[in-house]
Amino acid sequence: MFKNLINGEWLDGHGVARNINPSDTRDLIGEYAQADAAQAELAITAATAAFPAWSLSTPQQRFDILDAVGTEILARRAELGDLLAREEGKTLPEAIGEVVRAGNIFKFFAGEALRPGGESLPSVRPGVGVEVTREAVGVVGLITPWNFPIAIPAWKIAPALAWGNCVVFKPAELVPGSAWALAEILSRSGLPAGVFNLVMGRGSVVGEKLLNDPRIAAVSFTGSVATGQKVAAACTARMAKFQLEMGGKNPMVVLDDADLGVAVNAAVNSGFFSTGQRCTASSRLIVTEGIHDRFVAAMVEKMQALKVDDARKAGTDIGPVVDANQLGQDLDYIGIAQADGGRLVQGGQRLEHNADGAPGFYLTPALITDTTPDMRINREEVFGPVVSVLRARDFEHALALANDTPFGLAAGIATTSLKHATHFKRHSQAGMVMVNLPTAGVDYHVPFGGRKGSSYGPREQGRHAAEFYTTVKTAYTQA
Ligand SMILES: NC(=O)C1=CN([C@@H]2O[C@H](COP(=O)(O)OP(=O)(O)OC[C@H]3O[C@@H](n4cnc5c(N)ncnc54)[C@H](OP(=O)(O)O)[C@@H]3O)[C@@H](O)[C@H]2O)C=CC1
Ligand SMILES: O=C(O)CCC(=O)C(=O)O
Repeated sequence: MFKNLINGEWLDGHGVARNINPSDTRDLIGEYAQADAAQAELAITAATAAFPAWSLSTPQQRFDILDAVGTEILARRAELGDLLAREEGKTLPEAIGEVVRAGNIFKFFAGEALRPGGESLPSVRPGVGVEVTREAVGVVGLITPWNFPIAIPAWKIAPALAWGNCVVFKPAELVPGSAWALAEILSRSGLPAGVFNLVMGRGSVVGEKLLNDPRIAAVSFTGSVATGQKVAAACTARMAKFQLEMGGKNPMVVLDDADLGVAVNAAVNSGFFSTGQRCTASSRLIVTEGIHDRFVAAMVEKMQALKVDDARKAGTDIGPVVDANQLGQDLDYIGIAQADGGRLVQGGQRLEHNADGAPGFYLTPALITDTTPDMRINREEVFGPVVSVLRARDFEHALALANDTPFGLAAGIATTSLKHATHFKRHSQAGMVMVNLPTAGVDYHVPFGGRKGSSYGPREQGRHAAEFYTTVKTAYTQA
């Protein structure tokens, strides 16, 4: 049994969650403690008690701890990557890449701990000096989804600790293994008891406790729009700080002048890699008339060569969907798109077993053409390997279609025209814009986040993360 970490001790829960391998549902990865609300309360109490001392810890102390955590994660990339692929279903190279990203994130924020900002400036009044500094926010509640089981926890935990906050971390129920492994590394890192707490348990129990306890000063959440709205309502009601990263319906525009190979590679990567389970996935391909048919034919050819199989097997391109619920949602949307008039030109087949006969949640990547902007497939996030194609008359029409969505996380364009690329970067209503690149798979040292219904609050990652994890103080001194 893998236990919760509360106030520096490993505690049994009040229930157990079974972690199952989606590539082979006979494979039980482990049993993980499930906290109840009282145990979540214990963690919040521990973090609250630890905060005054930790918020005054030196930059050197924080650097040493975060840097050592990053070093261990990087050294164990193969083992942690295997665990991640086994519990979440992304392929082994993708999973190892995610672990490396997590290690790099800890090292990046270790460096940030040594670079505190601040200003010293004269007042408008004579003889008065002004200092503008940043201080830790307090105890932060971090709620993470299943699709990036170590990178998303890393990009919330590392900045929180770097800037002197204490943490209560609630990972997604589906992927407790990577979260527990990360917590175990943190438990040996030299952090004082209570500074970092792992509380595995149900969203409706542990998650809700974090939203409603007045001692949690700030909540950082990544997940669905529906849960994000609950976070917003609860935090607003008690005037706590919050930050939301939610869904996307990310467009990739392909113009007549695009390099066909570049466009197809970017679309296949961002639509289908990681089984399409990325909020940055390109799920709407907006293709101008002159290249449409050639592009669709090239996509189909490339997709037919993709190997859907066990996530940990060498040569697998696409692993399984994460669980039966998500698989059901993916299949429902394929059906809805067809019923609305879309044409399934490739994939969309449920495979009960992989090549070795193991039962899993396999689905061949699906491409749906002849769709229109008002169809549900073009308005709602599927979160699976399901991509639609929209036909556009010209660049201006393509740009309008790209922006015609309630979301605004990422947007891409494939073109050889500097003029169109520049115009697209300027006029896309998305938080992140990519030219001749996949919309998914972003850097760890620059801001991450979106506009409209995708995100709320300050950006995550890079130096901009300070906006969320610190609060500004302005101090005046009469000389
Ligand atoms: N933008 C993104 O990165 C992601 C988007 N999604 C979208 O969300 C859909 C559903 O996925 P799902 O995992 O159910 O997403 P959720 O939003 O339900 O889960 C995200 C996190 O929130 C927790 N949570 C759930 N309910 C509450 C609550 N009432 N209060 C506080 N925390 C809560 C979950 O805990 P628990 O796991 O215990 O339920 C999990 O840790 C997907 O199909 C996809 O469309 C999903 C994952 C990531
Ligand atoms: O595409 C990426 O690199 C990150 C995606 C992500 O954060 C998500 O899907 O939640």
